[in-house]
Amino acid sequence: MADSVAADDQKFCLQEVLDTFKLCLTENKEVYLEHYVAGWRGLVKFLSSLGSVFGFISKDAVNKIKILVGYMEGENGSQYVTIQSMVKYELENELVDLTKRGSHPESGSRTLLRLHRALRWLELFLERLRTSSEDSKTSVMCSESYNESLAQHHPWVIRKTAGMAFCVLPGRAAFFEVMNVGTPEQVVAMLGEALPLISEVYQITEELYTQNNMLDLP
Ligand SMILES: CCCCCCCC/C=C\CCCCCCCC(=O)N[C@@H](COP(=O)(O)O)[C@H](O)/C=C/CCCCCCCCCCCCC
Repeated sequence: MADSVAADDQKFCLQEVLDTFKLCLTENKEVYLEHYVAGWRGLVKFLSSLGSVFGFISKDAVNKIKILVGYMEGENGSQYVTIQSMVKYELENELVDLTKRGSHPESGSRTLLRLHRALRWLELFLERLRTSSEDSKTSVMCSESYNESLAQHHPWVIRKTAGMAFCVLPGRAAFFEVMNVGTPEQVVAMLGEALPLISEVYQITEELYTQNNMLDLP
């Protein structure tokens, strides 16, 4: 699976990512891990299409996807159907390093937390894109969103490297084209549809991690 994530050469389509986030929630508002991971896989496809300068970011996201898929397809896969069942299982079985890195440095819960923090960046960035004007700069929107979210969890060297990569992001028009949706008006409409779904998934996950005191997993 992991190699297919990296080598997937199909064109990115925002509609597909939207569809996976639509599938994320169960009837009782739990988050399906399978669709959550599929959403990230689609986003990584987009990132890869922006060029090798973003390779270090894609690589990290792909690694985290691999870890989660490993659990989903592993012998305890039935415990990894939703984010809620994963957290419950890992906590009950002491499979999470809670305060410092120890014998479970790559638990599902801590791995997902990294993607969860990145989802907040995505939410902020897409909202800026949605409300942007023709002359808005994607690099500025991206770095503002990053500084308000993920940057707070990254050391200086990662913040610097990420900041340099943002500078080479394509302009708004080219960026909208890569989204493969249609006219800028159609992109904006689709972002308006996608954002509430992404927000809801984010909020539900945030509540789960807050309730279990897991927002700072090492
Ligand atoms: C809908 C289309 C428009 C938006 C498309 C966005 C596509 C974004 C795709 C993927 C985003 C990558 C998510 C990165 C997850 C990073 C998780 C993380 O924080 N990892 C760090 C900590 O991990 P551990 O060491 O604790 O295991 C790790 O150190 C990070 C390394 C890589 C640098 C991460 C920089 C993240 C910048 C996020 C902005 C992406 C810019 C995309 C520009 C469109």
